[in-house]
Amino acid sequence: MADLPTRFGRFRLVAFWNNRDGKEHVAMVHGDVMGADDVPTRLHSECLTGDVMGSLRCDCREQLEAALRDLGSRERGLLLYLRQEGRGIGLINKVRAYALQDGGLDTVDANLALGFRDDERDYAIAAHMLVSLDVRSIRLMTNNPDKIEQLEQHGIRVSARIPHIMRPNEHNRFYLETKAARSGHYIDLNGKQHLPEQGEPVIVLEEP
Ligand SMILES: Nc1nc2c(ncn2[C@@H]2O[C@H](COP(=O)(O)OP(=O)(O)OP(=O)(O)O)[C@@H](O)[C@H]2O)c(=O)[nH]1
Ligand SMILES: [Zn+2]
Repeated sequence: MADLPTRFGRFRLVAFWNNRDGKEHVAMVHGDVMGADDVPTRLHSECLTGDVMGSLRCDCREQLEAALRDLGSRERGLLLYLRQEGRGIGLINKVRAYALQDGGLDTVDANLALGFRDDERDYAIAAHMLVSLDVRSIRLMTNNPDKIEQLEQHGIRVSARIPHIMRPNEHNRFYLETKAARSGHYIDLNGKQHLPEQGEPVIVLEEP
């Protein structure tokens, strides 16, 4: 474990090695999470194009920054940075999927056309990291029901969901609409939910 002062506050880094996928995953820990209940937690799936390159095709970087800003301002919080590039299909295949999307397919059909499931992610490593950190229960920042379901299947208690919705831009609106329409994500871009301004802190609609 090592200190990691960031623009978003003080975190500590704990790195993990997953012998199933051969990848290194990392936890960013803010405050005292060991033995704690209801720890505000974000599971972030790696997105090189968004997180590093500032791509507007998705909302990953905005979600990452909003999550860190929010977690860093709380008494405690946890971000698991999971090396699941392209929903688990890897970078090369994500670029292939983007090329298919340039030709008109949506994210789901592009994955299927490449012979993958729409989402290949497995959250076993995330559950393992939470157990290793002795986190008792989490409040999960997500719009993705599959994350909650899989974590619960792995024995993690998710005491609440904190919506994590970013305002769409012209490049990612269809991508976000596809998440809602085809992947069952809790995203309503048509007015019923209040969307934060671009880059604004997360709004918490549901607390335990
Ligand atoms: N295969 C594929 N992966 C993508 C695409 N766009 C973004 N991703 C990946 O999707 C992952 C982010 O997952 P999302 O489905 O956007 O969101 P989520 O993390 O499941 O849901 P939230 O917790 O609500 O944010 C990252 O690994 C991105 O690299 C795409 O067009 N195709
Ligand atoms: Zn992304």
